[in-house]
Amino acid sequence: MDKFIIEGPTPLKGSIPISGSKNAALPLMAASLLGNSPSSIDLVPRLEDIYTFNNVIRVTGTQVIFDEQENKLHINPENLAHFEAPYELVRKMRASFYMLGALIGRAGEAKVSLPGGCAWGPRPVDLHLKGFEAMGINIELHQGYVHASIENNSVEGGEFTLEPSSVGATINLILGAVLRAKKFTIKNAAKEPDVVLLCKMLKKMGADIEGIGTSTLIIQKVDKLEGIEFSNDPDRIETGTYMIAAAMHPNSDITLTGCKPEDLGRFPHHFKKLGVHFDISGSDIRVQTNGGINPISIKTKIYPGFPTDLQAQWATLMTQAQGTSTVTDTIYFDRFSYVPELKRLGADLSVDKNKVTINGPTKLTGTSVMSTDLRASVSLVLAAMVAEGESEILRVYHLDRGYEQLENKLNNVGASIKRTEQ
Ligand SMILES: CC(=O)N[C@H]1[C@@H](OP(=O)(O)OP(=O)(O)OC[C@H]2O[C@@H](n3ccc(=O)[nH]c3=O)[C@H](O)[C@@H]2O)O[C@H](CO)[C@@H](O)[C@@H]1O
Ligand SMILES: C=C(OP(=O)(O)O)C(=O)O
Repeated sequence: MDKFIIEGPTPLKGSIPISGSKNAALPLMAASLLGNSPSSIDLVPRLEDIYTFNNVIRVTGTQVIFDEQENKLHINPENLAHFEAPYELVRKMRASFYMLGALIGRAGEAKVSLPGGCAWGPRPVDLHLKGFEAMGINIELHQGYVHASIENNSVEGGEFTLEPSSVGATINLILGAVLRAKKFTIKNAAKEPDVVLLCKMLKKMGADIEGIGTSTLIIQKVDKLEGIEFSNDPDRIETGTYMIAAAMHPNSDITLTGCKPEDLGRFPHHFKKLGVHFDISGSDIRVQTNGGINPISIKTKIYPGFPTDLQAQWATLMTQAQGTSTVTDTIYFDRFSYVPELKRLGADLSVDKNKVTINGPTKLTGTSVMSTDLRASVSLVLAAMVAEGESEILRVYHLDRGYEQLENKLNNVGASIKRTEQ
């Protein structure tokens, strides 16, 4: 197991290239299984979650070759013959549950373990299962596995309303429907960029999907999908994380390159209110700071609202703001495992139900802290980078799930982060 030793504070200056999105790449990989010929996907980040999902896919007999130099993934599903996603792999990563939709679509049957992933309280999959049942798929649960089957080659489909809107369920249902459901309508479908990109890839493969980017998706069965060349999008959460990293330091000048600013939704609107200089030019985003930042309260919402995957980083940023602010998570009510760890660094914050109140600015001082999930981990790195003296971040394997080359990217702009064995 690795840990980070971080020396702070250091000014941040220079540029950081943004990697491909983890949360967009995983559904695209699942979509590749639906093709009757090989697909390749560009801009795939070298991350633990991608390696894990490659292995989940390989279990089916699909050939997966990851050209890591080129960040290009080649997926050939022509020999896919085993319709299972086992617990040993699925427990490592929640997105492996997309195999349910992918295998229903591809084979009309699937045996997929109930998921794992970052742990922060209940993360149900009831909507995925109810949605498949509404489509006409038989769903049974045995010993931690979902068994899915269909009587004939296709199902009638019908209509299903997601309440609440769910990214994961929307993706799974799309994957299951495109080759199997005569006509299936998803209401209150997620509109997150990850969902839109998946629909675009499936359309290019030959799928019939209407309403892309809206909350009503109408899917009509096609007989086959072709493998294609497709490009993933830049990671909007990585982009937001590094914008926050820059804003945390009083004298930063950071340019993020290769971003997709239009995927950031309302995040720039909140970011602007901090009072830092912030400029978007094509795919570059420049953040310059000169002094303190304003306390800005946020609430997570579905896209284009403030993303739940950035709330931990924002609360960390608020420890440096000139006053009191709150961070409320309306998507996941219990995603605050970073709070006790930030307190150990000297932050003044407290949780009440799904809201954190942060009193800033506080002077943080280096110490040992422990990563507990992906976004909590990166928040501890951000905090340690402004803390006085040496910090030790334990269990950074969480970070390796979702941030490509994190320490290299940050060290290149002036941070002092060393990876060593724990
Ligand atoms: C809407 C949202 O911000 N989704 C985020 C969520 O996706 P993820 O796919 O994990 O979560 P969902 O979008 O499915 O969940 C949204 C809400 O729906 C509820 N729910 C979900 C599925 C279900 O079967 N039953 C149910 O009740 C969840 O408890 C949650 O309150 O976490 C990912 C990883 O951190 C993020 O990248 C996604 O952007
Ligand atoms: C927690 C995340 O991923 P997962 O849903 O796979 O746990 C994340 O991307 O922040």
